[in-house]
Amino acid sequence: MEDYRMWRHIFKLDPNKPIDDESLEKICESGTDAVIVGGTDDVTLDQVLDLLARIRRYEVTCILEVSNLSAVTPGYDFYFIPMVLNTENPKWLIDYHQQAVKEYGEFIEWEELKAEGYIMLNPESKAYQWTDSKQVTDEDVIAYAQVAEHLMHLPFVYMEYSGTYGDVKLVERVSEELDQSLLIYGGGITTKAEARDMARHADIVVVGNIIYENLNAALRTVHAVHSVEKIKGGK
Ligand SMILES: CC(C)=CCC/C(C)=C/CC/C(C)=C/CC/C(C)=C/CC/C(C)=C/CC/C(C)=C/CC/C(C)=C/COP(=O)(O)OP(=O)(O)O
Ligand SMILES: O=P(O)(O)OC[C@@H](O)CO
Ligand SMILES: [Mg+2]
Repeated sequence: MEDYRMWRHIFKLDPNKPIDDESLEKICESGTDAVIVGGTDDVTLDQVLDLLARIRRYEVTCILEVSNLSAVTPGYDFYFIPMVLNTENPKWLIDYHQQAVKEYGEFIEWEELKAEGYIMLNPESKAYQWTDSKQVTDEDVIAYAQVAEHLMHLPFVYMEYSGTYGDVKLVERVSEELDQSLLIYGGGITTKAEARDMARHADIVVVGNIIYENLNAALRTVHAVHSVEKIKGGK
């Protein structure tokens, strides 16, 4: 399904983690709205190409989340571009992006690129540490989300708890602030109940690590997310 404003559930595959054909088929045929290929570091072109070729056997929408320029290839449906809002180093917010556009601008199909305003919320995660993120209060998070929507007009705000389950109340508060930007929640989902609780407030729920730990549990999150209505939001 390519109308991303309708998406509710996404699986995120880590190019650095092996996945066998049977498991990949179950992920792609699960009824999820899209599959993201993305990891923080050590993502190689070979891994990104391998997953692209294997996911393309199925009809599911396929997204590359760009974390390093040497691992970008044509052929994905969308390219999601992380911009880290709570970083202390502007290279993760804007500088790598400016350099990438300077170098590859003529090859870019802008319609395929979607910026994600990341708010890193798990200080223990690799993504948080890699991007020099800083700790934030709940009020900071809400203000970052408002900046993303009203000043930056980003299509997505991503509350990233990678590796740990987040704060449902805070996700609800951020959701109440957003009218145009879609709220993505990601981090620590292992059960149907956890998936449902976040799907009540986030527009899109991303499920990652549990794919590699308990595939059946991961698969159950698809129906769990699709079975609940989002409670509020101007969209
Ligand atoms: C030929 C062709 C198709 C050209 C296409 C043109 C194109 C797409 C050009 C790119 C344009 C552009 C603006 C690129 C951006 C360049 C760039 C490198 C930006 C920096 C992005 C960034 C902030 C990366 C930091 C890491 C990050 C936020 C990754 C997101 C994924 C994530 C959070 C994974 C989860 O991490 P975690 O679980 O903690 O860690 P593991 O890796 O262990 O899973
Ligand atoms: O791997 P988990 O903890 O499910 O998080 C999903 C995703 O938000 C990671 O970028
Ligand atoms: Mg991970």
